[in-house]
Amino acid sequence: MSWRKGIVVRFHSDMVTVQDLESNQKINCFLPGRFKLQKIRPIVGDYVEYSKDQQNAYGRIENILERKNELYRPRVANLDQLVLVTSIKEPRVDLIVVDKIIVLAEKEKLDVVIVLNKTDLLGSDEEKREMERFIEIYGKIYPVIPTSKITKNNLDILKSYLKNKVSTFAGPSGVGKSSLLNVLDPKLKLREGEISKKLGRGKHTTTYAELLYFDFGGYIVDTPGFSSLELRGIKKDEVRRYFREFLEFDGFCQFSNCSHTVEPGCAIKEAVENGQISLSRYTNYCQIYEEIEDSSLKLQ
Ligand SMILES: Nc1nc2c(ncn2[C@@H]2O[C@H](COP(=O)(O)OP(=O)(O)OP(=O)(O)O)[C@@H](O)[C@H]2O)c(=O)[nH]1
Ligand SMILES: [Zn+2]
Repeated sequence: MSWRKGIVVRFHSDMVTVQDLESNQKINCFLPGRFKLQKIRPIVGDYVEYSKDQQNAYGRIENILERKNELYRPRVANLDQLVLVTSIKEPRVDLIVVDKIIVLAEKEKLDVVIVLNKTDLLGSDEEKREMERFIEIYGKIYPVIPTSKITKNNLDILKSYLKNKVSTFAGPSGVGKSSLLNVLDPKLKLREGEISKKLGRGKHTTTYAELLYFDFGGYIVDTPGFSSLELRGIKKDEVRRYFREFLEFDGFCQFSNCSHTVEPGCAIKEAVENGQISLSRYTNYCQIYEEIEDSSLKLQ
């Protein structure tokens, strides 16, 4: 009997639900005891090889393939990208939240796609200017897709980014993550306000995620990533690597270990003055850098 390839989409009592990568069928599989003996346990997002014979309703996990990455909250493996959903109005976008989510995503080596939702609410010239300013800051670094569940603009572009990838949505409560998923694929039928509910549990409980399959191809985690925005585990000196637009200035500061905050002859500060790096991104870099210093001091 030949083995087939699938992806773990959820846990179902003692079984692992695997979605076949070719047929897209879901099969409940047993996990043979030898995995438990070796203390290997698959998680949602794991690519596995499984076997199933005609007579049997259930399959059997044979092999768990190597993980590309692993996120702890929600607990999921092999994510390809993070879709950062935000809005200009209701709620008003807070750029420090945006930049913290980006730092966490970059640390995990995830691709970032930014969705600017609720564009139908932008009436005044001032509000439209705010959206343009947002695109000016982030559009140079990441794809920025303006959307609305009312006008349904640019949904095809968003779909093309989600297609055949494993993605997670992230972003503040109320920006429209569940709503967007429902207009992208109405079969998902997520209740609005539902997607963040899972993370409302105690801070230290692990959240078990489930992968939902889009009818146009691709998977989305049913629980948003990085809701707690904890920067723990990130060292001060690595933050600069997670600001992608800083990288081209690498090696041009007077000091080789420049933190880009107080040192003289800093190429990043010069780039901010020349308008090559946005002031907002730089200010948020400094704030995140300081916050990490503070928390490490508290730990002593
Ligand atoms: N005008 C307008 N309202 C929207 C849009 N998208 C979502 N909403 C509304 O905004 C509210 C919040 O939407 P949700 O989809 O629950 O937001 P969420 O990001 O999933 O929220 P959490 O689950 O709390 O994280 C709902 O009342 C939606 O109907 C949009 O594009 N335009
Ligand atoms: Zn510097």
